[in-house]
Amino acid sequence: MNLPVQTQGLSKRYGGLTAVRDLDLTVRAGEVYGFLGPNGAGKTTTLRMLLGLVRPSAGTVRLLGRTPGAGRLTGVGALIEGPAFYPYLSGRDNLRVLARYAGVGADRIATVLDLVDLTSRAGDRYTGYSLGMKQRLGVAAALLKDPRLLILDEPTNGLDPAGIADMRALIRRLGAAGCTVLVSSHLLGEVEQICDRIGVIVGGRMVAEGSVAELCGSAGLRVLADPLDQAVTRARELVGADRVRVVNGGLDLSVEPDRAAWLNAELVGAGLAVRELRHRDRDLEQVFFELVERGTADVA
Ligand SMILES: Nc1ncnc2c1ncn2[C@@H]1O[C@H](COP(=O)(O)OP(=O)(O)OP(=O)(O)O)[C@@H](O)[C@H]1O
Repeated sequence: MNLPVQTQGLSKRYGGLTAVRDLDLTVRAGEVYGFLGPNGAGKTTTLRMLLGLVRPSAGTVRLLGRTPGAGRLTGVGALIEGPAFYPYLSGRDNLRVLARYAGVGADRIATVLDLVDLTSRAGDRYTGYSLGMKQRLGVAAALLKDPRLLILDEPTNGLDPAGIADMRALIRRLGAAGCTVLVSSHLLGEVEQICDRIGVIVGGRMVAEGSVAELCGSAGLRVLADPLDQAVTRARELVGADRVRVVNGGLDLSVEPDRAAWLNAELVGAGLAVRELRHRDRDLEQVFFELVERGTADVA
């Protein structure tokens, strides 16, 4: 299978600090992939290694089937640090400068301005743009060479809700147009709605990867039983201590929902009064926080 991004055992150490450890990241052709993690998790370091801007301490990177390095990033567009634009030139003129430098025809400028929804403001000076418009111009610059793979590092950082919504819509449009997009974020809500798959990185390690449905799929059971302390003890014996959490006077169990009848019989058999036992849905936010919590504990 042709994989636009594939890393194996990718690691980066800065002195005594391991910023990225043993990372296997796979982005499939045509998907919008959300690279999610809290601040300092190692997202930027990973993206910089993908682009050949930082040398890995260990592991391999394949980008569009090639090993990245100087001059070998054909087909890849990236917005990884706030791009440098001339403040007193218009958005369009800034793109003209970049297009000339990149050997891209002037006709492409109108196309990318349209894609990022800046056509009506393209003649305005860059300095008068909102942060969201500046970011969208950065994406336009990354799109000049009509890349097959677009890498965006926290493109919504610092944007207001309207700017975030615009950026989300833009990424969705690019994905729909067949561009493979790898976008990092520390805010789950930003990627949840637009990504086909999500990888969660905590402490430099990938702790989960999959579609939103897959990540949330491991829902569990919610049990209300009396007396609570005995219910906790018995539930821990039955399914394992790490799968039982006490939340709001009840038990949240990380077990397959089809074990409900068995669990009910066991708890009742142990003399407990089971008041409620139901399927517990989890939203991605909860999953993300659990992953971050668990991942941080593992790293500590
Ligand atoms: N050049 C460097 N020298 C030393 N440490 C570094 C360097 N670059 C990054 N780090 C450290 O590596 C870790 C990962 O940083 P990185 O910027 O990759 O995280 P991030 O997930 O992108 O975070 P954020 O969301 O805050 O941008 C952090 O602890 C950071 O301080």
